[in-house]
Amino acid sequence: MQLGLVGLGRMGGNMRERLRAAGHEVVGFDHNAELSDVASLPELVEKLSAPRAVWVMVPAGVTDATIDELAALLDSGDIIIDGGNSRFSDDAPRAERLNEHGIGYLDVGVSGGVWGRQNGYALMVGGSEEHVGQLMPIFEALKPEGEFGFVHAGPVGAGHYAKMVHNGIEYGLMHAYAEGYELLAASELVTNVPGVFKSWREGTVVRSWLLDLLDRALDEDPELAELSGYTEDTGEGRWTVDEAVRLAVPLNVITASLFARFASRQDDSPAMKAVAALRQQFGGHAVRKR
Ligand SMILES: O=C(O)[C@H](O)[C@@H](O)[C@H](O)[C@H](O)COP(=O)(O)O
Repeated sequence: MQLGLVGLGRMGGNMRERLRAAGHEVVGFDHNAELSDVASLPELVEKLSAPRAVWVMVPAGVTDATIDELAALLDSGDIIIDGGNSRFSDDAPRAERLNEHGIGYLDVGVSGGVWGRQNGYALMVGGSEEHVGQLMPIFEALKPEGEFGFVHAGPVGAGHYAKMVHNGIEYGLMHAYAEGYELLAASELVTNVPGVFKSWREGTVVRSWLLDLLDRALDEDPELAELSGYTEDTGEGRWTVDEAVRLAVPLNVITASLFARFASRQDDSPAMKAVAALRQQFGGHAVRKR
């Protein structure tokens, strides 16, 4: 089938290749002319025959502007798919705006990162049965081979909601491995920390793809000596915690792992300075000066 694909970065570019390898006709647009198949969005739309399907794979901050620009070029009966990491609460207003022009909307949480081209992308889809059915050949080509890796999670918004929770879990899992790594590295007994992680890849209760990737990172740099611990986040963890607060769901692990990322960005902790100052005030305990 034919698909327009807007955004050909690390994710979109690899998705284009996977779709083409499966025999689909993909017309891609990116502001980087070296990556793009066409010079503009109007040209992309012109190259597609109706009813058109256009998949948007751009950074979360520019999704709405891109969708609005596309909507002005598309016709009733066309469908826009947002495969980026949008906040789920943006989806329903978007779908309503598009519906006024007769344009359908699907939100798709896409997992797999830079490995997706080879391994397939796990897809979490929100939208109507009808629209999901129309895009099924594309989903089939993108998803991993085998039984799992695809879900129609519910109506518009459910795909991004599922991806948000997936990413919250991702934060917590990564952090548990990371804390185990730190303790092993601090231990006086364990002399082969990378070896312990490698051994865990088979047979253990904690084997997983994230563990495999940590082993890979330790193969490259056994003490992670070349890295700083400074860790960014792109929003999914914060949205997960926002939802937990709204619904009064105790998200202890995920919240702690999000906050650990914030702490990683501090040169010194104002909170811990206050604790040190208070210990000195009430107990005369020693403090360290800068
Ligand atoms: O499933 C995936 O492929 C990942 O979850 C991916 O989508 C993720 O969003 C970014 O790699 C970084 O996310 P954070 O900045 O939130 O850590």
